Amino acid sequence: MMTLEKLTKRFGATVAVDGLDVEIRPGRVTGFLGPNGAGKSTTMRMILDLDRPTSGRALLDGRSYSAYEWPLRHVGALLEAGAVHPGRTGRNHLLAMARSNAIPVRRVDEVLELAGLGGSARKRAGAYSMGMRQRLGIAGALLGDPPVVVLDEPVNGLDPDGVRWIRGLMRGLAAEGRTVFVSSHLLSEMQVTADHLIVIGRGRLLADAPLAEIVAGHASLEDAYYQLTDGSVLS
Ligand SMILES: Nc1ncnc2c1ncn2[C@@H]1O[C@H](COP(=O)(O)OP(=O)(O)OP(=O)(O)O)[C@@H](O)[C@H]1O
Repeated sequence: MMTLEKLTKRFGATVAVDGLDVEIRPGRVTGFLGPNGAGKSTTMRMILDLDRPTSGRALLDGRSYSAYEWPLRHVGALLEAGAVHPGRTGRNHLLAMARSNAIPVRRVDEVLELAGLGGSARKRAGAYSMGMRQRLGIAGALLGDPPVVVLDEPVNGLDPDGVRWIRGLMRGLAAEGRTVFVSSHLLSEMQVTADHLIVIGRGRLLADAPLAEIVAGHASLEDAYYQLTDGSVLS
């Protein structure tokens, strides 16, 4: 369970996130939608203590990210898939992460296999394709077998097999009772993956409801989304 309590972030005159008050529950995939610049990445960064809120707070089962001794065992995240030292092999990248959170080495090999990187584990990450870097980021998110998973645009750069894989993976994680929080601009993908949606625009909450409720009365999620975010798109 994740709780955002009046979560707010200002960058100078820009209010990137404006008083978000939501609960993200376990056992379902919660999609996080909003136009460019709506504040999705900033919200996710605050959940992971990478950005400090101006006011309010983000809690993971009642505690902030940095209150956990081994945070990767509690929340796994894919934020910027490019954020890997290019000279390190994929396996060494994960080994360093595992070591810092007292995660056994065998788990590194497990998640590499799970992410379809078993054959490329000993290649330098700098030589990975975008899709492979994305898979490495997802492997990292799963490393600590965490009850909470936060994924920013996980489908980016994945081939059709990869898209199907990540869809099944997110559904599976939710079915295991985990909290899955995923941002995406791919509405058709969200329509088949998410159970629940949180939609923001200009940092503010526009909707927090089951997917079926948001889509009801519209031809598609895309139609419902345009109606919800009308007026929130940056000009
Ligand atoms: N480090 C920063 N310094 C100044 N402004 C920032 C910073 N990070 C984000 N912003 C601003 O905060 C707002 C929200 O940005 P954010 O990246 O969170 O949006 P987003 O919903 O993730 O957008 P996108 O869909 O384009 O990735 C934008 O106006 C952005 O310009």
